[in-house]
Amino acid sequence: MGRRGRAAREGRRRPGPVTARAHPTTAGPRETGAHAPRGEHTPGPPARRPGSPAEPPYHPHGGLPWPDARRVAQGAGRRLTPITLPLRAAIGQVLAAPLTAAGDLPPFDTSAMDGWAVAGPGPWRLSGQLLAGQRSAEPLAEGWATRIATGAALPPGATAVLRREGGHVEHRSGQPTAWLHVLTAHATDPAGPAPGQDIRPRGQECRVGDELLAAGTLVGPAALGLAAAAGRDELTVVPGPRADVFVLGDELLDAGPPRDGRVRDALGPLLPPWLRALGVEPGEVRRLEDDADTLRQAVGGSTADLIVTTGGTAAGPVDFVRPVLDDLDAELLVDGVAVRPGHPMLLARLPSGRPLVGLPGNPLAAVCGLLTLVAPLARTLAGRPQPAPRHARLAEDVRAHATDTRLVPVSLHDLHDLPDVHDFSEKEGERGTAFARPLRFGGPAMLRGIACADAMAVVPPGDSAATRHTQVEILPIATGAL
Ligand SMILES: Nc1nc2c(c(=O)[nH]1)N[C@H]1C(S)=C(S)[C@@H](COP(=O)(O)OP(=O)(O)OC[C@H]3O[C@@H](n4cnc5c(N)ncnc54)[C@H](O)[C@@H]3O)O[C@H]1N2
Ligand code: MOO
Repeated sequence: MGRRGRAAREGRRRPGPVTARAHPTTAGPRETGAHAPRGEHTPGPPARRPGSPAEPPYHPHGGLPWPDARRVAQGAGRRLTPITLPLRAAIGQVLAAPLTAAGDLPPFDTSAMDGWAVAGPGPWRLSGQLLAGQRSAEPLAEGWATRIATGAALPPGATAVLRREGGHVEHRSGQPTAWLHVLTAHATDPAGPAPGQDIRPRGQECRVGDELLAAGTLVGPAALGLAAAAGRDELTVVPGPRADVFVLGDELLDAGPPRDGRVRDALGPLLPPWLRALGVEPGEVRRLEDDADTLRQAVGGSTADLIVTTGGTAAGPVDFVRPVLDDLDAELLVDGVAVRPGHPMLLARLPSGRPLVGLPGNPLAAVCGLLTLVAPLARTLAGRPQPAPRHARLAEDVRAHATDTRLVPVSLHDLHDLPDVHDFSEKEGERGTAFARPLRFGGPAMLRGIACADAMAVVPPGDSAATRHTQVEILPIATGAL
């Protein structure tokens, strides 16, 4: 599957810019039209004379089947070395070791309610009060009660808590202490609280050393809170991979409306937050001019865990990604994928071991590359589990591609959200099935569909249409939590 760089095959490094060198054509760099069916390759161009200016070669011969490409991407890296971070810095990363309790939870027998700690059956004589954060070493004698706040440690000897709304205090004249009685109208038990009532016993949630969260758990806000409650100040996590993002294209503008044959850079704004949602920490997005040397220096000089490039993956005169990778002696693990949009996407391993994903420049094609190659690889690097496949039924017919998987932006609906769809059986809807409605504007160069999509539907290749009702895999657009 891997294809080693030409320089490696020839056993030498190749000086000079990629654009100025001849590419041997004996191996037959065949041109495969973007939409030519697989297996109908046109013959390769005639061999060039050594030293003559050459077009970069273009390799995706139909590409790897989409499911295989995802598998290759998942296996194209290794979990990064764990680090120990202060609690708050660990958010969004994955536990590299189980989270264990540094103490019992609760750490002491605790009042679960505002009211009175009581000892034995009532009525009780009343004395003192205990607030949260206070501890009394003095035991509560049988027949006595003390005011207590939620979260306060129970005094030794207390057998239950009577809630504030379940008791009333009687002051008898001439007596130094007041009396506490059960207020029958409110008490759950007119005889008074049963032993243990409204007490959270020490260790109810965990004992010191108990495993609270397994290694591999994604640290969310609740996990941070749990770690703090259990007495931890640091967590050992797999760091989120750092990515360098290189956006290629001299035609790209950074502000204002598209003009003079130029277009706005849509991927510079799109990629960093999407990468973050995948657990990747993007460095600054660098816009590179369409020049092979610049790209080679940027890629060769990167120290990131992952490199993502956009554009320059196809067959145009300034599409340098493949030739530069070849020149850097990278191994191509995925050289095009049988998927639409996005078929020129690629995945390479640099001699340093660093993975590089080349996303096509067409914006939706780039998103498809992100979901196909970056997402599984990023999860592996970050130690995140790959999610179980999700499915939905198509709410409309979708034309399948003869040889390539199609990724189609869809909105997801409950059957009852689809008033115009009458012929789905209630049975299908009752099972909680999601229905996927294909969105317009799902062309490779368009973002209008994906920008309001809930997911991408995966339509496998075939001769016929994937008809409505068909169950298909869906890739949720996991950017909702940003
Ligand atoms: N002869 C062939 N030509 C093309 C093929 C093919 O198989 N044979 N595949 C087509 C397909 S499919 C795609 S997808 C594109 C991929 O092209 P590149 O990765 O080389 O990307 P560019 O040529 O640089 O750009 C393509 C297109 O996208 C626009 N673009 C690029 N970057 C951005 C950006 N950051 N924001 C917005 N738009 C961007 C660029 O202006 C071009 O219009 O190749 C086809 N050609
Ligand atoms: O079909 Mo391309 O891969 O436009 O996206």
